[in-house]
Amino acid sequence: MTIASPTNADAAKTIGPLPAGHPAVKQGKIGVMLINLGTPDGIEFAPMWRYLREFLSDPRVIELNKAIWYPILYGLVLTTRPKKSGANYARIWNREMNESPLRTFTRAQGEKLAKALTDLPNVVVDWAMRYGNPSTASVARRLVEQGCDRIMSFPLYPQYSATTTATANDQLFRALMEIRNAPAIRSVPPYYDEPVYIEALAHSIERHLGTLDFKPEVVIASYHGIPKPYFEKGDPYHCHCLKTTRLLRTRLGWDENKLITTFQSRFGAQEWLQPYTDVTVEKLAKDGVKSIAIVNPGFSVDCIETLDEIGREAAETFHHAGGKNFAHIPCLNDSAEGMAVVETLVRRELSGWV
Ligand SMILES: C=CC1=C(C)c2cc3[nH]c(cc4nc(cc5[nH]c(cc1n2)c(C)c5CCC(=O)O)C(CCC(=O)O)=C4C)c(C)c3C=C
Ligand SMILES: [Fe+2]
Ligand SMILES: [Fe+2]
Repeated sequence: MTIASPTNADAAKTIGPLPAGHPAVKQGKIGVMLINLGTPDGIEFAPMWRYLREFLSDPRVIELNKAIWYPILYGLVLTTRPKKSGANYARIWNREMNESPLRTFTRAQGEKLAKALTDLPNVVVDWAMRYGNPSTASVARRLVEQGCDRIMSFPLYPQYSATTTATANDQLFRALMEIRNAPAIRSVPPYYDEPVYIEALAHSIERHLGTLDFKPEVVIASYHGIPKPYFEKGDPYHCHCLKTTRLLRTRLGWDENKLITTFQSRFGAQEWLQPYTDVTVEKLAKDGVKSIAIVNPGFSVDCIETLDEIGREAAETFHHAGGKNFAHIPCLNDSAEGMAVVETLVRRELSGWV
């Protein structure tokens, strides 16, 4: 028996010497793949169109029959929304990196996690997007090519929804359909009630409120919504969001009027989870509330929906309706608290593999 080639040296250590002519074998590594939602490659019409088409063609996201949905998608949504959304992305675009904040923050999380796990030499950390780039398929291939025979996916959503968590994992399995030597897969579960996450949120809220020159009368925990029928059919997202707020309230020692839950980012004509963030913000101002803060516990990193829809639009709505002081609390992003959440969950979920 001879070792076929130097590239098989690692394999030889674990599976023994390989006969001459044996194809290269790479194995023994564990991939950790952070997966976020995705984002356009640019703010122009074409990249916006490509991103929105991929996103809104996902049957986990839009459950309508294709014969009904596609004419609306191609005839109406994709002819108008790329321009409108592109203008919104232009306001928050990271011009230095020429990319959206969601991608910048997700990359930073991946890089920091890799550094934090250097004591685990067999672990390779990478990051991917469900829609757009870097695609889940390209990252899965890259990990397998590096010798990962196990991959742990980490959909970066604290609260589970079929529209986010499940479709991220679907996409990973879809990618494996093209890979002969498919790795074993594990997935980090939703973490909406994990003490490390609640503690990180509470700490971040307290720290941020401490920097303000006003005390908000009400703090809104605003989560991305989902269509109400998805909730009625059994998506547990609503319960996960409410539990996060409840645990946060307890940890902060606040009452039910001080920390409230709302849902933002409606899309389309259906009813979505209520109460709506924009309606609530306007009502609070009209009812005489002068100072509010909004936090987005359901978003692991800042993105168009937090920076523009809350940081700009909700602030405008509040001020136009008579409110005075408005604060937007940043997402955990790649802060020390945020990375503690990611690292703690990754280390725990790797148990038995490392
Ligand atoms: C955090 C959880 C999210 C859920 C649940 C969710 C459901 C959901 N979203 C849409 C439609 C759109 N969402 C868009 C952006 C967007 N959505 C999330 C997260 C959740 N979505 C994030 C993090 C982002 C930001 C991406 C970025 O690049 O910054 C968009 C695109 C932006 C726009 O054109 O307004 C759409 C469209 C649906 C239909 C849905 C549930 C059915
Ligand atoms: Fe969304
Ligand atoms: Fe519920």
